[in-house]
Amino acid sequence: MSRNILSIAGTDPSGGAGIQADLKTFSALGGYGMTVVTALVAQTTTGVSEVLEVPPEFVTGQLTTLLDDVRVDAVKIGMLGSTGVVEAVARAIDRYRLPNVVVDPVMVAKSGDRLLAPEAIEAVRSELLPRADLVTPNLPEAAELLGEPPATDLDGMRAHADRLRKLGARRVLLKGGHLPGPDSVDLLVSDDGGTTTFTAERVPTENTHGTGCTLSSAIATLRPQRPGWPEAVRDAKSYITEALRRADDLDVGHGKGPVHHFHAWW
Ligand SMILES: Nc1ncnc2c1ncn2[C@@H]1O[C@H](COP(=O)(O)OP(=O)(O)O)[C@@H](O)[C@H]1O
Ligand SMILES: Cc1ncc(COP(=O)(O)OP(=O)(O)O)c(N)n1
Repeated sequence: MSRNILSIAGTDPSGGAGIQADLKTFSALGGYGMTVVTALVAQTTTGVSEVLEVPPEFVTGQLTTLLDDVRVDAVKIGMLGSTGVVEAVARAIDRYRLPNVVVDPVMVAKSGDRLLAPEAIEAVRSELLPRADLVTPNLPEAAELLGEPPATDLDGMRAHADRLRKLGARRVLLKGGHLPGPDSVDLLVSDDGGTTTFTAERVPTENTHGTGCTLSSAIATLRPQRPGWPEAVRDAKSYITEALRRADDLDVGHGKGPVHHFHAWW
């Protein structure tokens, strides 16, 4: 039986982030990938030039058309753009009782361009976090959701992850890719409040476009194939680390290039 994995996210014509990265990840890890597009983004390895938002009613149209027909085993939610789209996605999660919902609360691309309207942060906080089985913010995203400065060490990360759980997220994976140091450490707070850290040697590459999209998609794909969330996160972390190690094999664009989606046969 296929593992049907849905990405609800924006696009990246250069294929490094967004829906394109999600589909590559789903395929690489044995999922059957499907998409609902929330925004058309003119972007590449050097940044974003234009965004065309999909109207919330049409996001709902895509979701109902798909979900009336197809069983979904896990969902990755990425760029949503506006309050209306956040609300449309929240309604669909309830209506279709979507399982294994992984929310990557995308706000700003690495290039510094905004991918979520500032006024939509409240909707992510109140409508999406309580519906997330796992939320995967990076340090600045966690800080924006909490209205506090970003964490600067592991203790600070633990405090932020705990507070995000209090906002309603069942589990939180706080990504430490933005902290300096020889290792890149992510922190999972589970539904019972227990914490697990996932550590990988920092890969010395400039080609980090799409790391967050890839990690959240890998977790969504692996969750139905693993006994629990920690196991899915562990293997997703191995996948993103290896994709970063192989990133310099690619020759894509003049800015921060994409990670390399290799096929992993586990
Ligand atoms: N240079 C790196 N070497 C190894 N792992 C990295 C590196 N940069 C990011 N990661 C990992 O990639 C994943 C995405 O993290 P991060 O870059 O913090 O998120 P985002 O892309 O949302 O900003 C995390 O697991 C993080 O630890
Ligand atoms: C359409 C779209 N969605 C998300 C992102 C951000 O992706 P991320 O994996 O955080 O990588 P960077 O952009 O930060 O390199 C995006 N750029 N576009």
